[in-house]
Amino acid sequence: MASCEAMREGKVARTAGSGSAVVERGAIRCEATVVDLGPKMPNATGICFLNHMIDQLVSHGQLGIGVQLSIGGVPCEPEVDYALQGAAARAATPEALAHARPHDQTIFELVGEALGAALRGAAADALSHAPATLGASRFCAPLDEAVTEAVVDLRAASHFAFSLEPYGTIPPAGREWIGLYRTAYTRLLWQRLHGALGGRMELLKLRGANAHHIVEATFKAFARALRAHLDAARPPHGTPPSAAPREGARSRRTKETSISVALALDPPGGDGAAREDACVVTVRTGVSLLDRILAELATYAQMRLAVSCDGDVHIDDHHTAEDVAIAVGQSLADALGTKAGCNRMGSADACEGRARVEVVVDLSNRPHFESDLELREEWADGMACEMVLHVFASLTTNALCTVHVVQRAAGDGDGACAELAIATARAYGLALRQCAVIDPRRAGLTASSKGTLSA
Ligand SMILES: O=P(O)(O)OC[C@@H](O)[C@@H](O)c1cnc[nH]1
Repeated sequence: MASCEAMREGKVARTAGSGSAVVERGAIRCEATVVDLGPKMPNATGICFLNHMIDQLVSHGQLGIGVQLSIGGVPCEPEVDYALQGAAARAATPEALAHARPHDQTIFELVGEALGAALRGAAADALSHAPATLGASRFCAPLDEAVTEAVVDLRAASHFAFSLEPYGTIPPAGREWIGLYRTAYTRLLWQRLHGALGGRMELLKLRGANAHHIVEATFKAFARALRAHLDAARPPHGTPPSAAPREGARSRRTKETSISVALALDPPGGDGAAREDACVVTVRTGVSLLDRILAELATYAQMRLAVSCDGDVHIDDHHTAEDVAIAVGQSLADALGTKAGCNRMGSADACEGRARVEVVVDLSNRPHFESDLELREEWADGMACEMVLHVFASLTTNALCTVHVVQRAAGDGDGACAELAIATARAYGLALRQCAVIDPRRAGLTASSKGTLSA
């Protein structure tokens, strides 16, 4: 801390669970306050998309953050760009924008430094309670097609890794601007933030084609990795208030299949209940691998699940696998309801045999599924291997989730496909459990920077 630029050029203060910092350079002054688990505060950096990114730290990291930038003693306003506004801004060419925006670089630097120093102050209290075994926290956050991995360890030696470029695929070299936010300064902001916060920080794009998504997923991933780190340092206590049981059920009858699904998200007796009592899973679809996939997923998600299907497997396994996945996905969406108070995002990995798969889940209400599983066989345990992807995709989109499946290791030869399918089901279940858990600290509010997942 003592060596960071924010300390040399500004002031850093902290009280339990909170920190604030002021940094100044020339006519530009930035003041940041962070209160761990604190209330929402206004943010005015002079760059509106940057304010929106700070909102991601607030809603996904459960941090009260206020950033106020002033230029020549005049405070910026929360929804106003410091240089250009409205139609003039949209009409301007990149060259004109660069010319007309003399303070962009300084703003990114100062916001990064002030935020990093204030975060350091806010984290100090939790870190002072940390067990000696506290290690790095990692989180993979999706935003539609994009996924960013963040690793945070505030007690580790200084280490910074950053790989987000290019910012999108259209144009092929990536976007230069998101609104009036210059994407190239994203690295600078995080470098400065890390310089003031210290420790180990890694921000790596795993997937992404849309610049807005890539940058926003990064702020979400960092926020959630930091939250996980602070919670590991000082575990939250208290139990969620008892709420109505979250259940969903669907019956579906067509010429091809007759299906009934009943699903309950919360084990009777709450999360602490013994797993063997809490989880009752029966899946009978007539397709063996499908039964195993759903049973593993439900067990790892700590859900109760009953599925029965009488399907036209004499034609093919396709109708049964697809329709069952749709019905389970719809039941899951019913059970999750508005998602208010939920943790919302989860990422987990799991193994089966030689296969290791990571699954990232967001209860986003924006259905999206991506997978890089390398499924090379035609059949696995009574189901066509192409149906493995179709089952997970149908489940995901009908549950209104965003899901990314990332293959970490695979065997080859006989059985590789079934191993990948089961590893995926387990990781999906683990990640789904993280998403579905009610965090009492959210007090029933939705974990979203736009305030709702229902609209
Ligand atoms: O994921 P959240 O609900 O916190 O907010 C996302 C929000 O910014 C949304 O409008 C968005 C969708 N695509 C990019 N951004």
